[in-house]
Amino acid sequence: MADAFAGVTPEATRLDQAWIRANPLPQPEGEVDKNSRGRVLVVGGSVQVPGGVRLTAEAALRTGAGKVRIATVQPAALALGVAIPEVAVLSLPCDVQGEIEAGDGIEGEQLARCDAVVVGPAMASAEQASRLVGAMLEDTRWSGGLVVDAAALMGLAPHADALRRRSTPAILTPHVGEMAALLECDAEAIAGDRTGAVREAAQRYGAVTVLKGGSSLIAAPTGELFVFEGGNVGLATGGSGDVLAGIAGALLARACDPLMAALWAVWLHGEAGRRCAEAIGPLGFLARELLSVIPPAMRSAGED
Ligand SMILES: NC(=O)C1=CN([C@@H]2O[C@H](COP(=O)(O)OP(=O)(O)OC[C@H]3O[C@@H](n4cnc5c(N)ncnc54)[C@H](OP(=O)(O)O)[C@@H]3O)[C@@H](O)[C@H]2O)[C@@H](O)CC1
Ligand SMILES: Nc1ncnc2c1ncn2[C@@H]1O[C@H](COP(=O)(O)OP(=O)(O)O)[C@@H](O)[C@H]1O
Repeated sequence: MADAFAGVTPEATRLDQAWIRANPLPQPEGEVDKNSRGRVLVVGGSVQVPGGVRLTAEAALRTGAGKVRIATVQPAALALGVAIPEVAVLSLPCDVQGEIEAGDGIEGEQLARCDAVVVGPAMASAEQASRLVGAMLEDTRWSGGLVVDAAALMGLAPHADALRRRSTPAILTPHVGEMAALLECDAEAIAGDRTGAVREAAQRYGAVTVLKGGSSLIAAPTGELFVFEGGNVGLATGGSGDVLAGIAGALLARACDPLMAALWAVWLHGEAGRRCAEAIGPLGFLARELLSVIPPAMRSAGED
């Protein structure tokens, strides 16, 4: 078997069932209503990829978020709202390319009414995503958590200082290509030193960073490093990353510490993939099929 630790410094902690069992998620306590279970806003989607945000929103709901809203391009908004009756949809203006037109950003009131924002899934324009994120980071009425994914990672570099200074509980979920954009270098440099890259990104952005792949590395700005080897190749499919971002958003919204939220999200996503591979086959399960096995994966987390 190939050594999944190749190129990974030995101080990386293995993220496995034993770690998960020893580090349970905080459970909602006392009088619990849907607002206290965590409110997530998913900002993303485009005319070309209108359904990716559906995966993110449903993943957040399946992870236990009490309230989920989607802010997406106007041509997709109504259909999404009908397809997912459990969410509210905010319709945003769309540019000629079919991307969110990020003129005024998301209104402060919308941000103030959520505990975590997931930004970027299924957007293609790094420029529009960058403007959106910039406006959010300037908004002083909002103090929630932030998950940055997909095109929003491609456009995040100009906002590194703003994100770090703001001390927002934040999680970045790049694959190798998106990590190259974050660190403003080429993908070969990332592949040659994945550990150095994930640590550098976590420090530069002041955010927990998940470098996704066959084995995923998770680094905190404090230097802590974890490695997850429990995924399977079936997870390498369109929309799989959108599901991971939604899980992470829901955990941040329930007031998990961002490192804990990222670690649990990576583990739950991998465990959902394992369950799909077992039930359907190692290749060919769909990203949307991960969704319904998130709750049983959470329930079984403490079992052998
Ligand atoms: N398209 C779809 O079917 C679906 C898309 N969805 C949504 O759209 C989002 C974008 O997906 P995507 O497929 O458009 O772009 P993605 O591959 O993330 O590339 C982005 C950039 O990274 C680069 N890059 C990537 N991997 C690399 C590597 N290993 N090493 C080096 N570079 C690498 C890549 O370079 P390129 O491959 O173009 O050379 C490009 O510059 C996705 O996150 C999801 O939210 C889903 O909702 C539904 C199905
Ligand atoms: N060979 C693999 N084995 C296990 N997991 C993988 C493998 N390749 C990719 N993954 C996982 O699948 C997900 C793919 O995410 P991403 O590339 O962002 O997909 P998309 O952008 O289409 O949603 C990540 O969580 C990644 O860690």
